[in-house]
Amino acid sequence: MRLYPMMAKLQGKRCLVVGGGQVAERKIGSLLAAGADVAVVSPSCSQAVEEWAGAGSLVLFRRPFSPEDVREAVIVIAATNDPAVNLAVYQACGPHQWVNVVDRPDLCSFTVPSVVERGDLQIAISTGGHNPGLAKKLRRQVETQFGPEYVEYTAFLGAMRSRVLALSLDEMRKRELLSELLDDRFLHWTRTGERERRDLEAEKLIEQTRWTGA
Ligand SMILES: C[C@@]1(CC(=O)O)c2cc3[nH]c(cc4nc(cc5[nH]c(cc(n2)[C@H]1CCC(=O)O)[C@@](C)(CC(=O)O)[C@@H]5CCC(=O)O)C(CC(=O)O)=C4CCC(=O)O)c(CCC(=O)O)c3CC(=O)O
Ligand SMILES: NC(=O)C1=CN([C@@H]2O[C@H](COP(=O)(O)OP(=O)(O)OC[C@H]3O[C@@H](n4cnc5c(N)ncnc54)[C@H](O)[C@@H]3O)[C@@H](O)[C@H]2O)C=CC1
Repeated sequence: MRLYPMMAKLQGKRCLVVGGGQVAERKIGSLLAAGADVAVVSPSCSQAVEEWAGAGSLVLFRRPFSPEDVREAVIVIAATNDPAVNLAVYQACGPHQWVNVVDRPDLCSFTVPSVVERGDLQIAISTGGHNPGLAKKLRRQVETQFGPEYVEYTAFLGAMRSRVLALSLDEMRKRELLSELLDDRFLHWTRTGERERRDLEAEKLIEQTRWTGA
């Protein structure tokens, strides 16, 4: 069955991660970046996990997993190096909980993709669990194609789109204008740091459409 791709809002949602090693650390990092309310249960942890706990970014329970730990959690990630514990985490969960078991793709109700992050632009890559190494390799390739300028470029296009949507243009003109704003010259000016020129040109386009298109 095909996986359903989705970008989830996890702000304030309770997430439990069982285990605090390298794999757990990667999963916890992205949960924290999404503003999730993270609890970790693990007798020992990586330095990064210890630091997050010390900074109050997550709640750490330094002990082995117990089935009651999953109560209240919307998302549960079983990331220990003990297959029996990971299975017990899965078995403790109810059908309403989203579960990821790092060594059992067959038990996962969701999997974690590889992600290229450029500000609000996120490009997620999944291989349907067939080869995570391929997802990572492709992520690295895509990263070379979409550089750091995409952080600003995405924000710029977002701001321009909001402006365009706020004008009462007819559907066709709106589409045309939005598509013109996607022209590569705006990306080019973002790359070269010619912000003023980029913003002026965008402004000109918008104003032209506003007056001629009314
Ligand atoms: C099903 C899934 C469940 C999940 O974790 O959500 C899963 C499962 C498993 N991974 C395993 C191994 C490795 N995983 C990685 C890396 C990543 N794994 C990630 C996701 C996923 N891994 C989900 C499917 C994603 C998809 O659809 O492709 C990434 C993308 C996201 C993330 O973890 O944040 C992240 C790359 C992030 C990045 O850098 O971009 C590496 C490479 C490395 O670590 O350098 C290796 C070693 C090489 C190899 O084995 O291929 C094993 C065997 C474990 C064992 O040997 O016991 C299993 C279990 C199994 O397959 O049975
Ligand atoms: N899905 C993925 O992306 C990947 C999955 N894996 C799988 O993930 C497993 C974990 O890998 P690492 O994080 O590198 O291992 P690790 O050895 O760095 O960490 C294991 C963690 O599990 C914790 N732990 C052990 N028993 C526990 C218990 N009873 N309750 C709570 N916590 C417990 C330990 O305290 C430790 O923090 C591997 O065994 C492998 O099967 C490995 C690579 C990638």
